[in-house]
Amino acid sequence: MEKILIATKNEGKAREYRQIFAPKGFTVVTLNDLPEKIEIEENGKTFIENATLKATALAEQTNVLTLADDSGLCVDALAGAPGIYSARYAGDHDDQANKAKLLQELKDVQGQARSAHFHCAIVVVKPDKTRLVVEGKVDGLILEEEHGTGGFGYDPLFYYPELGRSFAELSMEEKNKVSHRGRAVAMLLEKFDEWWD
Ligand SMILES: O=P(O)(O)OP(=O)(O)OP(=O)(O)OC[C@H]1O[C@@H](n2cnc3c(O)ncnc32)[C@H](O)[C@@H]1O
Ligand SMILES: [Mg+2]
Repeated sequence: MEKILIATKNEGKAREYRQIFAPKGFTVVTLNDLPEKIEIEENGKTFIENATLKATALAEQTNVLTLADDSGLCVDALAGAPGIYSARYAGDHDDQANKAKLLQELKDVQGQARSAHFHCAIVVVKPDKTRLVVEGKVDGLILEEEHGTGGFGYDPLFYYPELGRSFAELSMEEKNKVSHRGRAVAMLLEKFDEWWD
């Protein structure tokens, strides 16, 4: 059975990747499953740079097929912020503070002007260092208050017009079908077999 290391500490992401890779016969492990604590500085300027930093560092240390995901929310009225800084917009990985800051920044912005997209870059690195890069995005609107309790991060504030619900009101299956991450993974799976051989 093939093993894949998801180079993330984010349990929300980890759950979504487990749901995708476990049925394909992969043993899925994350940074939270490793005995030693690993810190990687995300000092890149783009989602792809950060995902590449995370995936290569971990593949080097572990010699295991490694996938890293760098993602975030880009709000048009805020010139793309919080973008690559989504996890540390207000407080470091403080979802409540991050959502509160977003609502505050958008307090004078109404309706369609609250447009945004989630972006996801995935980099997969083999132990021999070859890599595969894919990206995905999904468009939506920032709600004026939180809706739903599922998902993670900014999901309760991200309204997906096609389904008429926020991402936190979707099941994980529904979210994975349409999300930035789900779309990037779909591209990944299309290319994976050829790349893996
Ligand atoms: O770096 P790792 O350990 O993978 O975990 P992280 O949470 O720091 O992940 P990122 O550096 O990629 O930052 C992504 C942030 O963007 C937000 N985000 C990304 N994908 C999301 C999603 O599907 N739903 C809601 N928020 C999301 C959320 O705030 C994340 O913390
Ligand atoms: Mg991070």
